[in-house]
Amino acid sequence: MSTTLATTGKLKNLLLNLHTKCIGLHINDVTPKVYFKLLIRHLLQISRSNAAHPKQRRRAQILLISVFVSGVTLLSGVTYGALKIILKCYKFYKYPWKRKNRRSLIRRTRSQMQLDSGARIMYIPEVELLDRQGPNENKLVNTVDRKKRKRIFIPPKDNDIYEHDKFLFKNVVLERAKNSQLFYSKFLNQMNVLSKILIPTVFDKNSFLLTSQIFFLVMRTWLSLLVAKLDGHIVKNIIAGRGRSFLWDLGCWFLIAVPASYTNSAIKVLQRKLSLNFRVNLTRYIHDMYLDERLTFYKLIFDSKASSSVIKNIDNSITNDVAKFCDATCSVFANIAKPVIDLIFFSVYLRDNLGTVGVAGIFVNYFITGFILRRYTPPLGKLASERSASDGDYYNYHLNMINNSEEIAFYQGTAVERTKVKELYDALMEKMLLVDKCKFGYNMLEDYVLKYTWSGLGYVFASIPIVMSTLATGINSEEKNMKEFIVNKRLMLSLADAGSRLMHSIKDISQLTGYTNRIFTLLSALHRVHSLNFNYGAVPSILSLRTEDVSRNPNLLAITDNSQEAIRGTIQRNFNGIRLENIDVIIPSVRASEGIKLINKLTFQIPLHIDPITSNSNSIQDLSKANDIKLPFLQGSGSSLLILGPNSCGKSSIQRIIAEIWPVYNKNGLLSIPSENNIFCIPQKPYFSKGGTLRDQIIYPMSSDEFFDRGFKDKELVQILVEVRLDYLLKRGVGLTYLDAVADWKDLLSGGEKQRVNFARVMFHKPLYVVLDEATNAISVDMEDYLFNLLKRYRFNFISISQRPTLIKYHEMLLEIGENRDGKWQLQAVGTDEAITSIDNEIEELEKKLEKVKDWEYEREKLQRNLEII
Ligand SMILES: Nc1ncnc2c1ncn2[C@@H]1O[C@H](COP(=O)(O)OP(=O)(O)OP(=O)(O)O)[C@@H](O)[C@H]1O
Repeated sequence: MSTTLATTGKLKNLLLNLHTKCIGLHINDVTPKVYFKLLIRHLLQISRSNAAHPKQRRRAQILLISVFVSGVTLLSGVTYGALKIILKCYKFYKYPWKRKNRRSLIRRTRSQMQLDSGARIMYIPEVELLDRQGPNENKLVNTVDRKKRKRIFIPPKDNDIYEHDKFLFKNVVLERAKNSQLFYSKFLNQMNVLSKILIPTVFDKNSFLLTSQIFFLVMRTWLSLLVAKLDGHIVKNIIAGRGRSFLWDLGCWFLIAVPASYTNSAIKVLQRKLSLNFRVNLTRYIHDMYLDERLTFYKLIFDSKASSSVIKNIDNSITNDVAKFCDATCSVFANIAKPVIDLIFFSVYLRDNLGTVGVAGIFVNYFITGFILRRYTPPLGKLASERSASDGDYYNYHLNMINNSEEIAFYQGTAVERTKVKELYDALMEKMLLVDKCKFGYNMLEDYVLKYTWSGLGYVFASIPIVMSTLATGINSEEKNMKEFIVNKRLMLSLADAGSRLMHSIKDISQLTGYTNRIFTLLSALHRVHSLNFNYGAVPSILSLRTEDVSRNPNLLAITDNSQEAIRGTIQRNFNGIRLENIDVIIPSVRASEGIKLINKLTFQIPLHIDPITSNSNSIQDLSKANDIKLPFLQGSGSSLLILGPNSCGKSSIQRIIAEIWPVYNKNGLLSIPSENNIFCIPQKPYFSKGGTLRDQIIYPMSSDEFFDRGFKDKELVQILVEVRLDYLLKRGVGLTYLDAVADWKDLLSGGEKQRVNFARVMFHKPLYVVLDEATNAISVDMEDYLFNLLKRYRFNFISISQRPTLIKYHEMLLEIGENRDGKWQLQAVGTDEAITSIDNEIEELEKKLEKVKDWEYEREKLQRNLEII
């Protein structure tokens, strides 16, 4: 008991002495209630008063700052915790069914919702790290908590932004072409434009994150300064053997450690968060342009930069390059901001200790070494860009092999594929090695200069004030010198570290330049193609340019691009039919209307007679009727046209012009087409969306969300499958569940099945007009007959493209493209009974002639034998 009392007494004495000696505060009769208030008031008083002892004043300042910073840290933690608790309570009352561990009455079947404003709300499963152990191993497993869903709001697309930004991108390209400015930096100009996408407004979330990061960077430097000073004091106290002061400083040390470690983690988290946010902004920006009704993803192949690695491997550019660019931007910012703030703070403090000459010396040293390093920096930006391109080539080739594995297997093409893969892999390895090789020499120089030269010089500069003061006063106070040296050395090392990080970031900037250039090229191309004036890479004035001028300055193409209107044909939409008038079918190219012409002044229309009065009323689809699958489809007039012609004469190109994915170049060309809901184009190569259900394939291009939203039912799809004779597929599953089956439908379905799914799509969407390109070439003759009759029964207006004259009997009109590739064509009506009979007669005659072939051959052989005998 007595020993406990004695210990408590000693501890009390120690505390009282600590307060009195260190900060001059007497707390003998102070109750714990008023202690804190008194302490803060006292510290404030001392830190402000000039009469107080300098040591006590400094201590009071350090203490005040530490208390403040710890308070802020604690408060932010408490606020965050309180917010979480409030949110939890709110959810607890808002979703009572969760409390009772029951399911919600309204089950969410959809992953996204489109709002009236055009905005979308998406729900994605939230990934949570559950401390659950795997059954066999002791590792913790990551699991997706299916119950938790994160709500993401995607604002509607603002087309004005893209129209505005288009000029920003164009200006940078044009200025680069002019190259007239004295201080022109391509990188800074590109970055300036890109930064507007990364941080769209001053009050954006990202600017808040950036400001917080700067705040924490400043705080980190300032705390380092405090730590350096405290370090010096601790060493001084140890050498002088001052136990109490040592303990006091140690207390401060542990106190400062709290905000210091918090600050360091906060900087890292903020950097990562900022990088992810940048990536979200940039990816959304790209997706909005790349995937919209202007079909940028298709038209990109016609852009002037289509052959560049960025556009050729656009999948790699959108996924990898964007991520690398965002990471590099954030890390370069942190890597530059951190040392710059350090340099400012430390040099101001060191100026007091080392004098202006000392600090100037340090900076002269930095500039010289910076210049040397800059001079010997390898072209890392270019190398990084090339490596990324090789990466994309290698990845893409593998993807291509996966997509065409069956075809390759049939051709036995393993050897040639392996050679190609090896070649691409070697190219990638070479590029990677080249980067490392280039870095080798540079790293050596960097290490020597930054690690050893700088610290050596640091000792020299740190010792200058000590030597000077010793020489001036003749007194060598070891204790004071040691303290000064420790503080200066620590600051010098920090300064050297800051400088070296700044120098290291030269390398990072160089790398960032490469990524910035790739992203800028990608966005410029997207803007060019997304523009309403996109002229399919046409450079009309190219003809007036001299070839050597163009090869010397490729930017001339960029300048002249869009300078003249290359596409001058007219398109009339919402027309009650399909009509082409005087249209030249030309392959889009740089030469625009001077390009390869496939068909000359093509003119036709279906139906043959368009009633001008019904034209308006019928032009917009009546969706209420479209929803009812059981209603017979009697809206169309049931006219049909067959386009016949030899291979590559331009038949599919007519479909491309009708679908508006190829332009009408000639001025007097007029294309009249129905509204987009009323026309459905079936391409030659059947398309199946990846990872979708059978339902998704039948209703394509409608999404399953929309399908259920609009009140469609699976049984309607079953009826359609019966109509196209694909209902046997459903027997593979139990009842309707096969509609929910997810598979690689492109590989799973046979050629004929895929084409029948195309017909099912037509039956589901019920468009007024259908354009079918070789839609039945993999289907048996009897099934083909059935499907064409189905189209006729439902009175679809259809245009079929084929090479087989046997299809004539299903059509009213025939458009024949010339055999001689001279662009000539002929249009005739074949729907009449006489025409059908005459064609059937002709076929019969031909078949009769073919039957006689054997007799003729027999006769020829007989004659030959007779001739031999003679
Ligand atoms: N994007 C393109 N770039 C360059 N040339 C193209 C492009 N698309 C098509 N062509 C060319 O246009 C010509 C006509 O092609 P199209 O696909 O219209 O032929 P087609 O008459 O449908 O032939 P097939 O019966 O073999 O399908 C072909 O010589 C083809 O090489």
